[in-house]
Amino acid sequence: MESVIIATKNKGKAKEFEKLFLPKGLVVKTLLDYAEIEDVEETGSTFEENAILKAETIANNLGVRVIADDSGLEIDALEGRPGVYSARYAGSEKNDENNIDKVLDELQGVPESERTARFCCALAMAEPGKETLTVFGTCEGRILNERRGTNGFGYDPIFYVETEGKAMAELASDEKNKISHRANAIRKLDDLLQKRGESHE
Ligand SMILES: O=c1[nH]c(=O)c2ncn([C@@H]3O[C@H](COP(=O)(O)OP(=O)(O)OP(=O)(O)O)[C@@H](O)[C@H]3O)c2[nH]1
Ligand SMILES: [Mg+2]
Repeated sequence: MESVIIATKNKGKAKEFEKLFLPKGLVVKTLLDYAEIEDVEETGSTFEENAILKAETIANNLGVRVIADDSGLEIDALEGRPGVYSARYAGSEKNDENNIDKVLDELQGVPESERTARFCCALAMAEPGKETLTVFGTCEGRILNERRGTNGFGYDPIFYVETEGKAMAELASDEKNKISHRANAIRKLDDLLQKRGESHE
């Protein structure tokens, strides 16, 4: 089977990408398979900038095409925070539970109608000597007062998806993979490649 390299060390993302690319006949490799590669410092101020930074650094390092995902949660009542700092919101150790606790703390007393939020996902596809492509996907929701469900990763237990009537962490992986920011971004990347007469290989 052909493979696609995703420049991520996040196990939750890796699992989702595996399932999202399998129907396209593509096996996913991630940086979890390349332990020797160091983390790319995410110095950008937008999801797109960080996705490009990660994709181009790793593509140049490996000498092949790679896709990077920079994603996160934007909460309106927090003026868009945690945003690009989603992974390390409660500290550099990137602890999902502490990140959730920090968000719930900051939103204490904020009524349901003002707890609107969205997941964002920028994907960048880079290949040495070629122009880098970027796409952006979102998923709208609101922040719950407490955790619900155990699936997914990150902030999924406190992210309520109105259209599904469930928290993201209550959705089965194939349900999340139909509506997520990541799924929406991949659909856009597929469209872009198709328009150019290219594919993922
Ligand atoms: O509940 C969630 N469901 C999701 O579907 C999701 N997607 C992203 N996030 C959050 O945003 C950070 C990404 O930050 P990020 O793009 O820098 O990735 P990362 O540092 O974890 O790994 P890498 O890909 O950079 O190696 C993650 O850690 C999570 O906190 C999500 N939370
Ligand atoms: Mg990161």
